[in-house]
Amino acid sequence: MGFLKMLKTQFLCHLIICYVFLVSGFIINLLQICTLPLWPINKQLARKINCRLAYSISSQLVALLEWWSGTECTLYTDPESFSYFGKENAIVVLNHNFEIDFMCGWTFCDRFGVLGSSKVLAKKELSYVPVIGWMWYFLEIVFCKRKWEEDRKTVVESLQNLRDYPEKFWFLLHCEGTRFTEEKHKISMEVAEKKGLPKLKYHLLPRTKGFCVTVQNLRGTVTAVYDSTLNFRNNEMPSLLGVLNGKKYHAALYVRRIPLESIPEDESECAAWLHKLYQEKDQFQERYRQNGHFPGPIMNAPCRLWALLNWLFWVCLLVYPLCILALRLLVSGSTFTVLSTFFFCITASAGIRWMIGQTEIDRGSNYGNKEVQMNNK
Ligand SMILES: CC/C=C\C/C=C\C/C=C\C/C=C\C/C=C\C/C=C\CCC(=O)SCCNC(=O)CCNC(=O)[C@H](O)C(C)(C)COP(=O)(O)OP(=O)(O)OC[C@H]1O[C@@H](n2cnc3c(N)ncnc32)[C@H](O)[C@@H]1OP(=O)(O)O
Ligand SMILES: CCCCCCCCCCCCCCCC(=O)OC[C@@H](O)COP(=O)(O)O
Repeated sequence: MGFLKMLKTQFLCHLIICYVFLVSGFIINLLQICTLPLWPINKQLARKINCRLAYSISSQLVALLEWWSGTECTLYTDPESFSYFGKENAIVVLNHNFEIDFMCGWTFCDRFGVLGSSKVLAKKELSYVPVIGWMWYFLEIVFCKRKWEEDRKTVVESLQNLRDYPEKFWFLLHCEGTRFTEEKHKISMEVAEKKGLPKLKYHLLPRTKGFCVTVQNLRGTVTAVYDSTLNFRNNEMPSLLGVLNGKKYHAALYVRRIPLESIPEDESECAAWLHKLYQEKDQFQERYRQNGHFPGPIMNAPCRLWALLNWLFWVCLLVYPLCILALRLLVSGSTFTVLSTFFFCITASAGIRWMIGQTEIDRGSNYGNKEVQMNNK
């Protein structure tokens, strides 16, 4: 094992990375709060500032994936579609199988200059996650409780708000609504059977309401749907802890650009269209498993330096005071100070471990499991 590789597995390095992420994140959250008085005066300016502040947080995870772990993100798409990326608002439909699919999504957003403004239909629970969840309030992310009766009104309102958004954005939808597990797959295929729909091998049955309502409300604002299918080479099952340990993964993303005009306006036709899309996505996954690549040429979307520069900026700014503090602590020799710092570090580590836990499929929600269905639906 090379020295650098070994260094990346060291707990002290992880502690420093997490410290930089947390402290810079809280500083940015604070700056976001400071923009509150600007909203009623100049909403578009407040939005633009918040996009840049959000970039400073999310790009740290992009830097971690690209520069720390060296993960390769390959893009399969046709040159015509490629020419639109980053130049229009779009709805992104992505499969939800991997713990770091959000990091790969962010990486592509960064490569096309839409990272700060990217949006998602996210579960409400994520809005409580410190740093990222709090940052999302200011980005006008659309949250849902995954209970349609309660979501309908708020989701429509939040989508309507995005109609005059001043920056180019991609709106991400994981139509499966939850991450893939064998149990959830089995149950959703029972639902498919009852509905007379063909079975899917690699996807859960998509929930159509969020997609239809998004298309309805963003018509005229977004111009296309990017049907995106993500997989990893050699059945890699990547994790955030793996990335933190410097493990290199190989992501492959296949993107088809579908003009919004070609998506039916009628709700049931729109739902049928989405089911057909997922049947096609299933075939793309099958092909990837068999041949090791997606259809279409590989397009070169180079990673940009900004994510790394932003990260280095925060490292330089925050690691120096940490060293001074540690030194003063050692010199002070006071048992109380040492103990309270130790206690603070343990609490912060537990907090960051909880945040990482949010990305882990094993700790995922029960949404889409039989028991919950029978009780709630
Ligand atoms: C060039 C590069 C291109 C692309 C780059 C890629 C990406 C970059 C883009 C942007 C990045 C931005 C941000 C990324 C950062 C972080 C984000 C990460 C993750 C957050 C994501 C999440 O939180 S996912 C969870 C929340 N989101 C969703 O759930 C969305 C999908 N869900 C819906 O749309 C739902 O309809 C709903 C949530 C709106 C409502 O939920 P509800 O449960 O009430 O759904 P339904 O009413 O639809 O359900 C009832 C219907 O479903 C049938 N049913 C019942 N059981 C099941 C089952 N087990 N499986 C499937 N279907 C089931 C039931 O029969 C009902 O059917 P009907 O026919 O009556 O509708
Ligand atoms: C740079 C150092 C980084 C340190 C650690 C940072 C930890 C950040 C964690 C933020 C988590 C935000 C995104 C998680 C997205 C996600 O994958 O959510 C899952 C949901 O879709 C579906 O949930 P479920 O129903 O449980 O499958």
